Amino acid sequence: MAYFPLFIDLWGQEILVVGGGPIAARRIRVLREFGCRILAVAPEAVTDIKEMEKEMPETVRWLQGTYEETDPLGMDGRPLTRPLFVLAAAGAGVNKTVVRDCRLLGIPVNDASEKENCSFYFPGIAKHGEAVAGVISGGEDHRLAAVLSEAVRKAVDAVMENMDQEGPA
Ligand SMILES: C[C@@]1(CC(=O)O)c2cc3[nH]c(cc4nc(cc5[nH]c(cc(n2)[C@H]1CCC(=O)O)[C@@](C)(CC(=O)O)[C@@H]5CCC(=O)O)C(CC(=O)O)=C4CCC(=O)O)c(CCC(=O)O)c3CC(=O)O
Ligand SMILES: NC(=O)C1=CN([C@@H]2O[C@H](COP(=O)(O)OP(=O)(O)OC[C@H]3O[C@@H](n4cnc5c(N)ncnc54)[C@H](O)[C@@H]3O)[C@@H](O)[C@H]2O)C=CC1
Repeated sequence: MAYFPLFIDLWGQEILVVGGGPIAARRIRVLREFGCRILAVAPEAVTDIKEMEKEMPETVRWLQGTYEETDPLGMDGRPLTRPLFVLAAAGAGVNKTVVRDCRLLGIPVNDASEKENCSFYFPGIAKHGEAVAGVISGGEDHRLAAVLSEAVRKAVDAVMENMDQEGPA
């Protein structure tokens, strides 16, 4: 059965991202446009994440260390963050631990390496101001999700360009 796109207000919310590779970076780049604060936990982070942290230190923060040693959700007692949801984008083994912890704490969680573990999917996004479209393929064909997302971004850009020229409908 197809998933229903719920649009939620992220303003002022905290989001935890576990992992600092290209997939974490791609998702942080999207999330930072939605008014939330993002904590990324990983022993190593790609340049893109370090640059986003430099550009928007109030919005993006990278904590260097493994998920296990930094214990951001406070499984041992002291949480560093109270996230609205968690994106697990490290390796499959670490992601599994994160999913287990989130389920214990009742926090919605996304596992980028295993769709069966996800309590929600991360969509491809087209955004222009407050107009937003989110795209998934139902979890079965990720290339299709990427291609459709790009097509929607192009369509949104074209409509907005027309509106700039002609004024609102
Ligand atoms: C189910 C879902 C769960 C979630 O993560 O939320 C998921 C899961 C997985 N993706 C995998 C692989 C790839 N995903 C992409 C691309 C995107 N994947 C995205 C979302 C989702 N991916 C969720 C719903 C997806 C849907 O409905 O189809 C997008 C939309 C958003 C984003 O990621 O930003 C983004 C396009 C964004 C854009 O273009 O704007 C590419 C292509 C590329 O990167 O160019 C590849 C490699 C090519 C290939 O394998 O086909 C793997 C195997 C991992 C591995 O093998 O290690 C899994 C794990 C599994 O299937 O279990
Ligand atoms: N959903 C999607 O669109 C896609 C998902 N994937 C999956 O997403 C995940 C991430 O992909 P990439 O960024 O390409 O991986 P990557 O291997 O380049 O990056 C992994 C990141 O996790 C960090 N990490 C490793 N151990 C950790 C720990 N214990 N705690 C915290 N962070 C830790 C590493 O330092 C690194 O920053 C993989 O599991 C991969 O299977 C891959 C392609 C597309």
